[in-house]
Amino acid sequence: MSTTTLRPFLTWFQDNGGTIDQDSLGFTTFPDREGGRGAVALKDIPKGHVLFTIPRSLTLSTRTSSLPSRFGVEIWKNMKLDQGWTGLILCMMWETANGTSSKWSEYFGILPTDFDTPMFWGEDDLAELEGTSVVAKLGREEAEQSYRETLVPTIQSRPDLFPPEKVEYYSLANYHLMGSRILSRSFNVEKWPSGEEEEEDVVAPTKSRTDEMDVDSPDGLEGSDGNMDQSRESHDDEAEEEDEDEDDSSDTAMVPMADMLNARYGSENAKLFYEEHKLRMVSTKPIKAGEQIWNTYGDLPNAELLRRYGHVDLLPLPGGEMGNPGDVVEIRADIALSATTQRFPALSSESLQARIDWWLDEGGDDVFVLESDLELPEPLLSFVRLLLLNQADWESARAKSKPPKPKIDTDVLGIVLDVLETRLKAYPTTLQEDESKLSEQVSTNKKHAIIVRMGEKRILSDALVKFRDLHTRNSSKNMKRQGGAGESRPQKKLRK
Ligand SMILES: C[S@@+](CC[C@H](N)C(=O)[O-])C[C@H]1O[C@@H](n2cnc3c(N)ncnc32)[C@H](O)[C@@H]1O
Repeated sequence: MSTTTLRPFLTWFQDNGGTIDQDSLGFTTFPDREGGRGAVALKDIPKGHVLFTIPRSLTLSTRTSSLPSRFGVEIWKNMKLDQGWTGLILCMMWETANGTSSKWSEYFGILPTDFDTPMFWGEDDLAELEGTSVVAKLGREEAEQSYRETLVPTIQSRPDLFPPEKVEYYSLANYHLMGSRILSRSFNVEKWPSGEEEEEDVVAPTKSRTDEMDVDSPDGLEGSDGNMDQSRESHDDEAEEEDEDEDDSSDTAMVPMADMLNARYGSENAKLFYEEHKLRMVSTKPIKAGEQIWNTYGDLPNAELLRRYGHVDLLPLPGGEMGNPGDVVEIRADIALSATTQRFPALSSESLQARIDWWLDEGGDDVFVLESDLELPEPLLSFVRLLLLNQADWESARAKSKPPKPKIDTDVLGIVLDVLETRLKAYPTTLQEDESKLSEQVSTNKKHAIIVRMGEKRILSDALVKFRDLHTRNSSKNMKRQGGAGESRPQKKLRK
């Protein structure tokens, strides 16, 4: 979409209380690899400059749409529309069906109508993602179940609100479209705590809540940042919704204007802050005239960028290749379990099951995350050691509610090597084959999939080199935890 078609949106935005510093910020079309349509600095911008402000009333959420109150808040809850994203999807469908009488009509006019995300890929392209965790996380079936079991009965129950002649606005295709708009553009905008004074001068970011990919954690509540909402893996992941009981789904909001900014690993120069009545996009660094104004989506790995936003980041890596420094490899705990039992077949399956149940009950991870710094995830080491404990030590660990320390010894390292090898074999192609495929003419979807899996394979291959070498050097003696060599680390939070 060209930037000239933004005019009605920009007028609507300002007529409804939004402000933009139009001397400092404009919109333009960047190359696709830089996000296409995005915001550009029209002059040198100092750090701490307010680029635009958005009244809270212009955000679109189940709090600001009038649909939930027309419906009746109790019935809304009874229909489970207060859980996950189904309620917001329904609000967005209803507001769209209201055409120009909707407050957000001009906003809908500039939103994408199709997506390059794997949710919309065919089987052939999805096959290219085999070995990555993307496909398992798409949740297309769960989305369609929510559509059938929650949304359709809701629509049928209120023909006064959802007249049959407007049924096309409530199609499954539109359900996916709205879900993808939320996934790729929504923010987490908390309610302003009652009784708090508005602090006009607050620009220091404090995270509004823990976010699995971003290790910033909240210290205070003086104006929280509203980064792109990475709170949910997809609009349709029921299991995750259970995990997130404490999250208030009415915090998920579409934020006109703030969602016009693109993101790139390590490039953030603007951030959204919230106040009692408005949100402010503020520069976090000096920005030179002509530079793109980037928000952050949390410096996600390519697998997540592709799944949520439909793009990948390609930057120079320390080894000289191009890739995303934020890439990670997810390793399921069952791979560690089978590597352990293959090396130690005498372990009793009953006892292993009891240990796994206990680990999960204690809140242990069932997916371990290996990052590009190649430090082994501490929970993986702790989990493997738990499986290897003798009966007395296992009973003592259980009694003390204390999983084993994440130490590496030769047994653990042997298992870790098997795990890494098994994980690498999950991809049907080799790194070399991917490299040559990438140099051929391939579709954008295939190219993105190849880039995702290459990033993961590089981490696994480099980790194998590092830990095979360590294994060779230490196979004759017991290894102590190699803190100095940086071999293990607390795990990054990454949801399934
Ligand atoms: C929040 S919107 C950003 C504004 C968007 N470009 C627009 O025209 O409305 C997020 C979407 O922008 C695109 N995008 C953002 N950053 C990108 C990047 N670094 N490379 C490619 N596409 C990007 C992706 O399509 C993503 O789903």
